[in-house]
Amino acid sequence: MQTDKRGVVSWVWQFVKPYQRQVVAAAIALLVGSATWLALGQGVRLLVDDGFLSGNADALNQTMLLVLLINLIGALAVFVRFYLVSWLGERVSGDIRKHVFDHLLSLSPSFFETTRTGEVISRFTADTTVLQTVVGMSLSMALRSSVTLIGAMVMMLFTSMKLTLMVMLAVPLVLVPIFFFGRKVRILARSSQDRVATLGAHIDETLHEIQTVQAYGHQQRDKEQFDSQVERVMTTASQRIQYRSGLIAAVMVLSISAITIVSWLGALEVMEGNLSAGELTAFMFYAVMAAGSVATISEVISEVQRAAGATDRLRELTEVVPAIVAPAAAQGFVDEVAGELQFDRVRFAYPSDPNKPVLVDFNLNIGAGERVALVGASGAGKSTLFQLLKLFYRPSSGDIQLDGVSVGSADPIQWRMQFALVPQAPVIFATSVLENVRYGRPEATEAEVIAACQAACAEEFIVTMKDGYNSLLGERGVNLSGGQKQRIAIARAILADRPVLLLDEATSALDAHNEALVKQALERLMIGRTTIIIAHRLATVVNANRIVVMEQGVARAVGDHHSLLRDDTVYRKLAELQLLTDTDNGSPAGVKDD
Ligand SMILES: Nc1ncnc2c1ncn2[C@@H]1O[C@H](COP(=O)(O)OP(=O)(O)OP(=O)(O)O)[C@@H](O)[C@H]1O
Repeated sequence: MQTDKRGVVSWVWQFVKPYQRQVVAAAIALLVGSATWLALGQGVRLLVDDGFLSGNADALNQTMLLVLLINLIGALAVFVRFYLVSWLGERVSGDIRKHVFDHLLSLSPSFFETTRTGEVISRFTADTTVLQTVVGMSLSMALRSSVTLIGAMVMMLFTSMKLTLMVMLAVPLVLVPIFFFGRKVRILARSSQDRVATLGAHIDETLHEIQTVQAYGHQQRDKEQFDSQVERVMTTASQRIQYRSGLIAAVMVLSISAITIVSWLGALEVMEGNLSAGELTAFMFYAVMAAGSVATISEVISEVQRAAGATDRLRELTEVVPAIVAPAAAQGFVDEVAGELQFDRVRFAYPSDPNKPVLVDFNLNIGAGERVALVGASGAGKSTLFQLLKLFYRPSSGDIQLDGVSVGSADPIQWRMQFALVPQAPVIFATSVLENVRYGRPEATEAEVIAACQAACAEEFIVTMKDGYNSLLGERGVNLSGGQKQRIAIARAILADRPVLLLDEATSALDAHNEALVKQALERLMIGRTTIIIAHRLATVVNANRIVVMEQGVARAVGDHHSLLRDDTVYRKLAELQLLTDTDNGSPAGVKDD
């Protein structure tokens, strides 16, 4: 996608704007620096005409000291400009990263269903780095060169009008390749960055799932796919490099030819006595300076084109509109939430498949503190109900109410704060035990975290770890057993202390010891909370106040274990299958004994 250049500039400008003071200071340093460079040209003229050619040693000495002083001032100005501009580059790219990350956090799962994480990471790192180089270096170089170019042209005019006019004739010749190659570079830069992002996504997926890759012996295929992606990146990059090299070479050959021709004309002028040797030397000094500036500007233009491509991609990310936003006048929860839930004719289809209804006129009332088990065949819509409760999606029609507040009128952040989730596969971050549990309530004290772990029966294994609560858990908790991960997740939910608990019961069987501990931990967690459990075990449903049998997005039957066993054929079948997975609860015959 191509965006207009003005859009790119104003987008970047909003991040530069807060640092206007530094920009002004850098601009002053830039002007001082350029002025000293231009003054050096006059110094050279004086050295040649008044000192060197006239044999005046005093004037020569004085001029030399003056040149050294000018040089010192110039160096100081360079220091200030370089420092400030590089700082700005880092600052601005850092701020852009923060802005983009902030925005990503507000996007709903539907965005991440269609975007690969690795690609997003690449936009973060690679694209902001390109932008950082441009803001922190290239732009300052371009500005300095532009000022130098203008100054040098003025000084050239001042030295010899005739020769300057000759140089002016060459300028359009130099501009043509800049515009021609510059545009090409920009287009190729964008597609080059896109391909690098695909590469990032591939690395991310492969390394994340390295066990599957190795278990299936998929390495060779992955390697081939990756190699071909690298080659695609290379193809675009070499085209870009070709244009860029062409640009630099064309500018160089044209500007040096122009200088040579002008010097030849200048030498003729000196021979005819129209120009002094010092003036010609100064003129040449300025002409070389001007040509150098044009070369720098042309290089920077290709850099800027590249950055424009990167900016497009970052801007696209920030322009994705979150699917779930707070309504204009969000209704808050006035009192402490008791946890009464009402589903009123809820209909829902996932945005990616709007013609396939997943929930159809789903009705259910759950009292505060009640324990409700959801059962049903795979695909019946149980997890989808959780997705709606967590407000990752809004119902297509109908309403969900928590303590009388409708999901449509609540502030999403506040709404979500009322639910604690214990997922089937607990999420463990690559940090300490303490921080993993504290994730549930970041402001909790260490004592509170420890109390939560004790309640979750997690302390017994935490204290055996090398650094106790400060032990680091590997990425996704690789060094914990299934039951241990579950207890960490339960401790986190206990600490979070939310009025409604969403429990997706793990299907994997634990050993008897772990099973008993997890059960005990869950019992403690459920006390005083409204609990909805996606149940896979007979023991769980038997202990629930009510059981909802779901089938193709509707609640086909609601009741207790005994009434459902008696009245509902689907439930009877599920129970006979030991609710899908449970194998250590006795034989199907055991069901009838319950
Ligand atoms: N993100 C999604 N986009 C589109 N369709 C989806 C999405 N997630 C789930 N579905 C579909 O919605 C239907 C209900 O899925 P859901 O995960 O709610 O079932 P479930 O009862 O929890 O099943 P299970 O017990 O196997 O987890 C399924 O047909 C599934 O294919």
